[in-house]
Amino acid sequence: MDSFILRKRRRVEVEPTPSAVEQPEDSTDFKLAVLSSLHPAAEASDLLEALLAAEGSVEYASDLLKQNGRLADPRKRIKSSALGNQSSLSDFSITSGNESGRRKVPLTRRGKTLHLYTPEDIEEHTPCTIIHNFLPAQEAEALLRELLPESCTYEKSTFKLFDRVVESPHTMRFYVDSWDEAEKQKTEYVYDGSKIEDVRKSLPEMLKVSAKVKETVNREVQRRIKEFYPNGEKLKYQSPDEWLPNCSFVNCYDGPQESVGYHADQLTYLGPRAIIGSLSLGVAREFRVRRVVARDEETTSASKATTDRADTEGQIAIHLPHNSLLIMHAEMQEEWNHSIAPAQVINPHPIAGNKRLNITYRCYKDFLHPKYTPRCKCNVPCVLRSVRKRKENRGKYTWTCHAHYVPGQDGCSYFQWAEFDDDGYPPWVKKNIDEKKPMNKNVG
Ligand SMILES: O=C(O)CCC(=O)C(=O)O
Ligand SMILES: [Fe+2]
Repeated sequence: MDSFILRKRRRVEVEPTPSAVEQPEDSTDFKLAVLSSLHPAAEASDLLEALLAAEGSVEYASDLLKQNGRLADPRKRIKSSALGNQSSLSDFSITSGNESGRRKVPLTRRGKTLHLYTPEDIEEHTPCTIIHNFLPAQEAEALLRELLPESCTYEKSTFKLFDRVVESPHTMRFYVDSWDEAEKQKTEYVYDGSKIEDVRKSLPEMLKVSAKVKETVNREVQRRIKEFYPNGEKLKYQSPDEWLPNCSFVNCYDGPQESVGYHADQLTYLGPRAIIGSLSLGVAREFRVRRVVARDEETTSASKATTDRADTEGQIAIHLPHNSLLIMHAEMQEEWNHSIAPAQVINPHPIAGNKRLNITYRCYKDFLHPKYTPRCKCNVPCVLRSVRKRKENRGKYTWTCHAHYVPGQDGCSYFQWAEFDDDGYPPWVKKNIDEKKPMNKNVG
């Protein structure tokens, strides 16, 4: 989460969703009339089918109809299902990776948003796996009810954009699995150059669910390796160890306009090729992903402008309903950016109202505790980043000064290449010692 502050862009990253025609109280007839005016050539039965498949969202239905219209093959027409949309893109070729995976001709285009709905399309064309209805309904509800009162106390974090101090347009809090660890986080760990004062202990339902997330993520990571990675092998720098979630950021988006801009999650305590299990609760929102385009991948002079570069390949939108688990795989943070887009309209959730809560379960590595990592000239533990934009160094990692991104601080020029072995261990970790284990294994 924390490195969404790193973006230095001159325009708002996330655009509002294109259609402003929906109202939550609109009747089906009204929605059909709107759809019909947008798609005059479509048959009434197709409009209804699209609306059902889109769970009543005119915007998604319209996107489906647009995609459907482009598909000559009748087998690729919209099918509704218990889960919602099944608009298959299997005959399209779109970008699914670069260093790490299969590479096809991009389907997404500059400035365009491609909506993907089925788990098959999502895992084929993005670095993510989605599992709908992840928990038994009652467990998801219990977790939501546990977090809702907490979320009222969350706060926005501030970040530095050019010379201005800006607030993130949503609230969040950080949780770890024991009080002991919370104390260490408050006193020993550094985020954006300072300590976090409010570190909380994961609540009982969060911990219960963490065990399930752990099991599912480990299974899905193995399947991803087998089915999607070159030669069925894990990526270079990806940990061969079991993924053990030991902390989480909980995000709260209260109302349609709360969002988070395009970012990659900070790797400082996660290490290279990080994996994140992200559980959505409450209001359904749109998660957008966009592949990072290296400077030298640009082709036209127009795309050389910084503001245009990131749009070169367009973006992919993934619908995140209540009780869906999204796994961000090992290729995600180094090669893609992600965001939660502001929405024009949301469908209120019966328990959460206008709120979407999201738990991003993470695995902090003990060997990346700030007592081990390099310090910059300001004597602050460095931040770990991957090189993403420069082709000649892409795939490498750096240790640099946090303070560039801290309000009121300019930072120093400290820079050091970060070395890792093929399994993602830094040089100070010797083979087969305890430090290889994740953070909570060393907590006394
Ligand atoms: O709310 C989400 O689904 C994404 C949150 C996120 O990107 C983060 O916590 O880093
Ligand atoms: Fe994130």
